[in-house]
Amino acid sequence: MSPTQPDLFGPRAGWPEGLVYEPAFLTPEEEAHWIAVVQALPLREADYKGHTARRRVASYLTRYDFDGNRLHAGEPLPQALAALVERVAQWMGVAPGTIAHVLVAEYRPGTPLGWHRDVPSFERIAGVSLAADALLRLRRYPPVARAPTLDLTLEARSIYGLAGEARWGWQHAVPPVPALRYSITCRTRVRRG
Ligand SMILES: O=C(O)CCC(=O)C(=O)O
Ligand SMILES: [Fe+2]
Repeated sequence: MSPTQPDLFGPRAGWPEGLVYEPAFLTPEEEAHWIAVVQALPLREADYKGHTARRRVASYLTRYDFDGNRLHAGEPLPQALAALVERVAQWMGVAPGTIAHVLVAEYRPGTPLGWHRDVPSFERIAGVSLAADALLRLRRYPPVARAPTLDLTLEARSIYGLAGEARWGWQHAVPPVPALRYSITCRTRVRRG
């Protein structure tokens, strides 16, 4: 997503500014490696505003407190994930040290993720998909009458990026996944105004 990257992977007609997608970010061999790494992590049912979300997650570097709406220091990134996060940062065109949050999520079959914008403590977002395809739906936020919803298939081994308009002016959601899927989402800290 650096300005020098050829626009091979976006923007595409009808996509919001800041949405980028690249299939085959990982080879099948790399994917198998990262699946083994994430399956060894202590994934837990996430607590979100008193509800237990259906995803199981592991969260690193910072921890967002949904009750206090604040960001706290989090657990260090496991060494086993460092190379992947570095690669994602490189793809985003940012220094690895600017990644302020890494979320590993497991979606068992039937697990959805509801409509949301990511919390405002973070600026840019990039997500790697493992093990199975999922749909990423996007819609304008605040809502715009008759504006269509955009559906993007996040293929296994792909990466997507959300920045600018796609990150701040749209919500996204994942409908119930048909098969076990993992995602690794990296976020940069919000820039200070
Ligand atoms: O599973 C994904 O790739 C999307 C994750 C997401 O939107 C989030 O954790 O905020
Ligand atoms: Fe999100």
